[in-house]
Amino acid sequence: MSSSLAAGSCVPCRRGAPALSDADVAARLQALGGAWQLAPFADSGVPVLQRSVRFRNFRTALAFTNAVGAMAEAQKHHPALLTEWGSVRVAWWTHAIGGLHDNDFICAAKTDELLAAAEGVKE
Ligand SMILES: C[C@H](O)[C@H](O)[C@H]1CNC2=NC(N)=NC(=O)C2=N1
Repeated sequence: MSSSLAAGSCVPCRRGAPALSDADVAARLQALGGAWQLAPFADSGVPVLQRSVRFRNFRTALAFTNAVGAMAEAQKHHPALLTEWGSVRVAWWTHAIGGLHDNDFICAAKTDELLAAAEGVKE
């Protein structure tokens, strides 16, 4: 399902659209293969889909950050990104509904595809 998630395209998500059920979230988390966690994001408190990746240096961390940003712009769906020396934290959630939507899982899967092609990743 992860590859089918990555092949998906985000849709405009309006206020009032339903957030995914716990069961749907669990199924999609499993489809992503275990690298992503649900974490309450400090300032908003809503559960977000989050992954941290370690990089050999800031240059490669920033290059990956920019690749995720370009994908987000193309999908019109945007993450929280924390880029530090040696790591990038990516968090996806849907502001319009204050929760998780299919868009978040599609973008997480697309993030993993960018990671597979990224330079400087520390396993
Ligand atoms: C019209 C467009 O879909 C919205 O403005 C988008 C932009 N990017 C977005 N990104 C995220 N993460 N959540 C949103 O609700 C959101 N809304």
